[in-house]
Amino acid sequence: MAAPPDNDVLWARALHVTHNGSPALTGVSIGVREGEILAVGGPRGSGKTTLLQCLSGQLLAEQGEVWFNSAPVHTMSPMKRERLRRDRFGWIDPAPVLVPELTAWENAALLLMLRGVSRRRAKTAALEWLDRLDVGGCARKRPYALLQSERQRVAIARALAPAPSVIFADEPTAPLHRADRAQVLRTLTAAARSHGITVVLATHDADTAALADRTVSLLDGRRVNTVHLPPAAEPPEPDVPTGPAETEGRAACSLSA
Ligand SMILES: Nc1ncnc2c1ncn2[C@@H]1O[C@H](COP(=O)(O)OP(=O)(O)OP(=O)(O)O)[C@@H](O)[C@H]1O
Repeated sequence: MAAPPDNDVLWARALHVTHNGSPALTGVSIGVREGEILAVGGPRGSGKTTLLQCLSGQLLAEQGEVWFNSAPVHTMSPMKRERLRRDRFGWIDPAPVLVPELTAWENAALLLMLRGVSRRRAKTAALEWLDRLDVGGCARKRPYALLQSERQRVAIARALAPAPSVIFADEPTAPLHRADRAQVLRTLTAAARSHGITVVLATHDADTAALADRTVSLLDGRRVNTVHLPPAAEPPEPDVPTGPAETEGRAACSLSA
């Protein structure tokens, strides 16, 4: 088994994943350098989420290897993988998943408190991150009283607060309007750079990918040289089905393999 290159914090080789018999990743290899912001681009359904799930140890590929620093994630016991995810990785979903009974600051402080940080120190850190993400004024509100875009900022604060080694961000600005996106992404990338956090960012829009140091592109579960991504679309209103927008996103992508 070949060891990964020294300067890659994450390294994956020849990943193969199927979902219900359909290929989601076909022989994907990737290296992520320490401290870099790497965009994983590609149209909807190209395998971005599946790749992030494999790299973060959430999903075991049917074939292939994933290494974090010098540790082989693909052969770790489930408990060791779980500990790695809890202690070293952060995850941001496209739609915020917050604990409804907790306030915004308690949600943002949650991972710190689960790691044993005192409530007082965790609260201070959470409030700082909420301020940086422009939702400091919402700190005492519960999720039901927040806008979707405010909830997403709280979810981003929660991922940043423990300063993980790697943050996996799966379309992190999907619920935000265009005007908010650049500001939230800049806060995320500036915070990552100042804290030495590596970011792996799945996106299907060109404006988001442009903020990364490097982009790798997927199409139909394979690495390709370039995918021309469309500019960001406005998010749908809450509870409005996303079908037509998805079709547009897919149609607007072109590829150069
Ligand atoms: N749990 C699942 N069960 C069945 N098929 C799945 C599942 N998850 C993903 N797929 C399929 O695997 C392929 C890759 O999906 P994936 O979500 O990784 O792509 P993506 O690029 O992240 O797409 P999106 O931008 O829409 O999230 C798609 O064809 C998708 O329909």
